[in-house]
Amino acid sequence: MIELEGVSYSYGGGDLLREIDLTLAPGSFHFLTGPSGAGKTTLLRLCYAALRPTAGRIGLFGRDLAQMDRDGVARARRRIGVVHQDCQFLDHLPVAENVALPVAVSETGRTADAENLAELLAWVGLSARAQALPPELSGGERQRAALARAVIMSPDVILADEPTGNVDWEMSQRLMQLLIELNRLGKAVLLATHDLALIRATKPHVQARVLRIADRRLSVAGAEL
Ligand SMILES: Nc1ncnc2c1ncn2[C@@H]1O[C@H](COP(=O)(O)OP(=O)(O)OP(=O)(O)O)[C@@H](O)[C@H]1O
Repeated sequence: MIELEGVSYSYGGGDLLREIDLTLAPGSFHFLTGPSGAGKTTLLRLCYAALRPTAGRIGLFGRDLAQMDRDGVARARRRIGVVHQDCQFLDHLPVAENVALPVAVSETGRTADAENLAELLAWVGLSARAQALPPELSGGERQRAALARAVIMSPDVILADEPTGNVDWEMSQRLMQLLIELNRLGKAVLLATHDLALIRATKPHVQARVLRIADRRLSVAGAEL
């Protein structure tokens, strides 16, 4: 569904990522590790076409990104749910409205189906916090709201950038369980994390590949996992 072939990326001062090959197929689960500043967030941004590669090819749902116009990219992005590292909520809107925002801003101009929204909030355990404002949420509640917002459009691919940052172990496990549930529904998941203990704890429950970015290259993680 998302394919990177020989992708390189530079912010201007030499390649940050070089000749990356990656395929996110339906039902696949990838962890992405690597030192801080190695380019994990950048790779995720390439995957959802927030950045264009400086070399190489990106395919989104069978089409070549380089040949896609703005509408085509917008349509492809609606099939990709992103959990951003810093959550990025609108602080003046209640949690329910933040979660529903991707529907409201989508080209279709729909509003979120109330029943679907309520189910989604229940799924992430936030029914009682639906009318709270984002600054009133705990770290774990924020991460769960961010996950709910990422999946409200029923995306085929979920890209999660440190979704368990700033939460305790139990909450990390809960979030991983939610991602595993989504993966079992056939969604491709790519999850960037520093947390090797979390990867080790999750691996028995999901068929996952663990990838690592280091020295600009992407490779399969070694024996440390
Ligand atoms: N918009 C930008 N312009 C210039 N440099 C940038 C930009 N965004 C990121 N960088 C640089 O690119 C490098 C990789 O950043 P990136 O956020 O992709 O790393 P990361 O592996 O996700 O790091 P972390 O684990 O700390 O979140 C860093 O050195 C960062 O400062």
